[in-house]
Amino acid sequence: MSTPTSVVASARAARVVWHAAANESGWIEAAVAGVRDALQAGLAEADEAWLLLSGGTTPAPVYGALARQALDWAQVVVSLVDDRDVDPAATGSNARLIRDTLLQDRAASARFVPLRESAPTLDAAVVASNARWPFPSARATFAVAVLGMGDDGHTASLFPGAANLDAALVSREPYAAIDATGCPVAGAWTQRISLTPSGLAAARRRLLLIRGADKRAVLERALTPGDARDAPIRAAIDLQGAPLDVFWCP
Ligand SMILES: O=C1O[C@H](COP(=O)(O)O)[C@@H](O)[C@H](O)[C@H]1O
Repeated sequence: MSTPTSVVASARAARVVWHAAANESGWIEAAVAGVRDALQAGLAEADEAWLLLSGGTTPAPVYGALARQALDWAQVVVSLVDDRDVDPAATGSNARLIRDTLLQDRAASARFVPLRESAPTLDAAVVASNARWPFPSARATFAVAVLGMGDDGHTASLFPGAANLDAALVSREPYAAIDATGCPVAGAWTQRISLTPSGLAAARRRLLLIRGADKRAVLERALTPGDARDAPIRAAIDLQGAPLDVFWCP
């Protein structure tokens, strides 16, 4: 017997915890507290807490404020949810965004593990990133993943319509190469390395940072029944474990 539509819809909605703020400063404060609390919980149970971050246009002010938090940053390992196949100094590089915003102030003592720079080609970088994936581990915990979401419902670099999206969604490896040729929201950055749902499943906490009425409507549509291939953010919502914490402001 198939699952009734309304049950699927309410099951998805129950996997999301909304933290709606009235303005940008409230959004930053709430999101910073969410990441900080998750890192502190991770550091309480292991020597190292890993923080995997997204890029794009949304999270920079949160990363800037997070960098000023009093935390045991030397025990924090910062890496990426996804990156584009670009020079690490290019404006489109997610690694550059993290270096310019988070790895400053108090957070300058955190260890940074880039994705794209680990090998000469994108495919080799995927192989290298998968080979060094440190989880599960007794000495390091994947404390928190910070996700973004595009207007097409993509998260990480899991774009609807990407040539190899289906394979990435069911991959048992933590990272996959993504060819987003023809996906409008991917822009000029068509070749990507992305965390897969399997990789994301290892995170103790998953936070989604979004702003504006349009993205709220995209997420609300994603909570309705449907396939992750049409709105890959659904793959993050449907994971077992802690629900997806959504930090939103207008
Ligand atoms: O291309 C990307 O897009 C998403 C969403 O970015 P935004 O500009 O809409 O905030 C981002 O989460 C991802 O890391 C990035 O590579």
